[in-house]
Amino acid sequence: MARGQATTLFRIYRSKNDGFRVRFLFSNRHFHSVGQFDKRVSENNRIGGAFDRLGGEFSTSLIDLVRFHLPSENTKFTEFNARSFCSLVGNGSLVNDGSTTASKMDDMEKKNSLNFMESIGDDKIEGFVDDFDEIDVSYSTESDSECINNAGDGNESTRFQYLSTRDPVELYRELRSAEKGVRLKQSDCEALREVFRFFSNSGDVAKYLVWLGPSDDALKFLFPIFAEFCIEEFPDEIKRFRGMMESADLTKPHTWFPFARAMKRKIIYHCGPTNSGKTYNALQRFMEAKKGIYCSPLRLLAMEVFDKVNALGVYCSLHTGQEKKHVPFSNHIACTVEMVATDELYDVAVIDEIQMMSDPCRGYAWTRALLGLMADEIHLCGDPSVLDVVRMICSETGDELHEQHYERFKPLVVEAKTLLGDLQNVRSGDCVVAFSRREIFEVKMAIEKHTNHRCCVIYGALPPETRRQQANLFNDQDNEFDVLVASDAVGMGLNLNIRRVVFYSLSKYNGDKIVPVPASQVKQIAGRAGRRGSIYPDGLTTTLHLDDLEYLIECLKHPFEEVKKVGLFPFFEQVELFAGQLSNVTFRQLLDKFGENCRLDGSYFLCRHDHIKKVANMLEKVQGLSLEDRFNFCFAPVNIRDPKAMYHLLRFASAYSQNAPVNIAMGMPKGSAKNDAELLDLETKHQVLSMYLWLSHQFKEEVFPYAKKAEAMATDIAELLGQSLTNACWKPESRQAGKPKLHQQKEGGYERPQSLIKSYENFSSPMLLAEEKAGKTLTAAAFREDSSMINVWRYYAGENLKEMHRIVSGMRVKIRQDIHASWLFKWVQVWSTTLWSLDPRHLGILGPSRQTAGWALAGTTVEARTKQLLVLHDYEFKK
Ligand SMILES: Nc1ncnc2c1ncn2[C@@H]1O[C@H](COP(=O)(O)OP(=O)(O)OP(=O)(O)O)[C@@H](O)[C@H]1O
Repeated sequence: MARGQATTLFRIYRSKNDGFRVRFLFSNRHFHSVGQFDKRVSENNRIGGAFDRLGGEFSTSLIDLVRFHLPSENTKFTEFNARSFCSLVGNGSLVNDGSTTASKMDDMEKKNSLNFMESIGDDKIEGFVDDFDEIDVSYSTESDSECINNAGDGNESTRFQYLSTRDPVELYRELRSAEKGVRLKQSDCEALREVFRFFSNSGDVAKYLVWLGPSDDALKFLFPIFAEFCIEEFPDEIKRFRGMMESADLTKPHTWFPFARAMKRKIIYHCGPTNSGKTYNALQRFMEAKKGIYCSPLRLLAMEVFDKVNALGVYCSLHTGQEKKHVPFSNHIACTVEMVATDELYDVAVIDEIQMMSDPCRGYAWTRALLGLMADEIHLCGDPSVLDVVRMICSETGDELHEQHYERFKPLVVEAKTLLGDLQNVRSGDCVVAFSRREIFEVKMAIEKHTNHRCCVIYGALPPETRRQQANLFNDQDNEFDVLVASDAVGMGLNLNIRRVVFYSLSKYNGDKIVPVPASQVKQIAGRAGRRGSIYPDGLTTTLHLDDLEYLIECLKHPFEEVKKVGLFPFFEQVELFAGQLSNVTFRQLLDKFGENCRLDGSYFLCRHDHIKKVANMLEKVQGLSLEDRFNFCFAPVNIRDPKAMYHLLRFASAYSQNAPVNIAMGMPKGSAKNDAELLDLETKHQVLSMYLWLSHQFKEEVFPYAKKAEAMATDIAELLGQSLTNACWKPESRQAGKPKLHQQKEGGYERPQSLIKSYENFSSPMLLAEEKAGKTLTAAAFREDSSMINVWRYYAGENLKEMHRIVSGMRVKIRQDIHASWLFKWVQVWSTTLWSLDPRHLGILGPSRQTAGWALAGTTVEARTKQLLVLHDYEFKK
């Protein structure tokens, strides 16, 4: 007979009067049984002895799954039960009594086990908790069995030996430190007892269940009974829940567009890296078509296509959130992807940057366009990362998919020399890429101060018109602006004559913490260098620092990562349907509930909507908005980090809710900006006007009657912004006060910046830790209503910083909108070096150790920072 393997689940209860009760569930492939026995502690008693030996630490229960083998045939069941446990503990030393615990399970008839069960009797099950300590619910895990199974090489007796030869003390400790099951409350125990009673009186059902044991069969048997029970007991809840689940059902999104499904569409995926001619080819088809739509990721790109196509004699209209330019007799339209109409028939549609389907926030717009566009031919342009998902979608929609693969016109060349950390090494045609507005201005300043080059500037907060103006200025060979300093906004949508892309840094703040720039983004940006037809057809890329080069090369070599999921977001109608299932919830709560209850297929995720929730929170106090109004207001393009912009949105919503015409209520600036604060003000003003225009297209015209005026103001401000950038020769205020002497000063006062990515590598764990903790809180602080830096400090350091507050409040330092950990850190440096002439190394922030330097670069935890501030404070007074 083959030897069997069995599993026994023990529970040991200790009573208040030194008694023990051991309950166990025993099972192998053929039968399951339960049993229990009681013992008093005594020296002679093996079980009692076992507990004694384990020491006073053993208090209430020992629970775990123990698996072992029963190698011989004749061991009686009862004997087995007692000895199985003892085999692990023996008399203070290990006893390998595999032979004495022997039993031949294969031969044991189910009948015997059931008889045994009967012999235990129902009365023993009932009431067993009364005199005993609280019960722990036992558990077993896959890893338990895996551990044992892996112990031997497939030979069962070896496995048994492994278990039986384990040091009991060690084993006990392992069991004890293992994760505990849920501790039941007394009331739950009562309920459990009721259920046990129920089952124990149910005769065959209980026996059958016991016989099935903890198995899939038992689940299959119990589940319909449980469902029946729920249907009877909770009919209203189930109805409500079912309604909720149904209305939050986001599965099978391809079925949401029946008209598109009724068509036989041809999808052409133009797949390749940047600068390989994908969009060019797709646009050729677009222009040839009788009726076409071009869907752009950016307003800027939609405008470019609008201009280009009209210039080539194809009448084309423009439709973005902010503008609707209708060109008479036009059958073509260039729009932003969010504005795509899915109820209009087209011959050809182009969806640009299709890989953005996987964008965590905006991905849903691309998914919707792909699923819903009613076009005979749809051209998708993008990198290969979503190719698999598109294949899957086409198989579901029944569309015909054609793939066209592209290579770059000319390979991108990495310059190994780098700029050696010195911005004085920039050359004409360079685009220096930095990932924050502050750095962009710093770089521009340094280049213009220490070289003969002049810089154009492009970053995300600039209006598209200004970005285009700066791009044109850079492309134009007949002026002195021959270097571009830009953020990642340069990666998409602009035709630029870039000879070389130089990464000033390869880490960036992602809204939460500082992280290395993802490889796909690095590729996209670097790919802007060299453009067919431009004066620099060969593209070069490099980094400012030698330290960063390796990471750049790694990113460029990195294959495009396959995306597994793409974004979805419910339409208003779906949210409305869902809202019908709930009463007395705010819009924010509604969104939360939707997120909790929605169901999605494996290839989709629900897009992040934190910004929508933030706006929803703010608008909660505005009465009289319908659900649809709220939904629309929450989607308004607003920078949630900008208190001024948020204030205007609140004002617009309040006026709207009172049925009053919504005023712009914002003065025009007198001229171009003369400092950073004025520049920021211009940016904010443009954003507010852009928001007004967006709302004017969402709501009735009469409620937003000043759209024309807003448009004119926005155009003027964009122009002022352009002029301001051309003349900009200032650093952001926050950087002017002083600089830490982190690096050797070069002659002429030029200071080389440092590589953050290297620091990131060196100090990755403390940095991550610090960033993880600091990022959110600091950002939150920056959003507080108080707009002075001092208040942020006071917020964290409380009364301890009174003195510091007194000293620096005279500086009238304005808080920047994009404040984050490293920026705050900079302030500590600034203060320490300029106000108190302290060597930063004494502050414990830069610290003498590499680790603290890492922390400093990353910002620090709130606690750590407060301590450092205290150090700073003490130091000041000790001096
Ligand atoms: N067949 C062509 N004839 C002339 N110019 C071309 C041709 N193909 C591409 N170009 C030009 O090459 C440049 C890059 O092409 P295109 O924008 O289509 O590339 P892409 O692969 O879509 O890049 P990106 O992803 O960066 O948009 C453009 O300026 C485009 O006008």
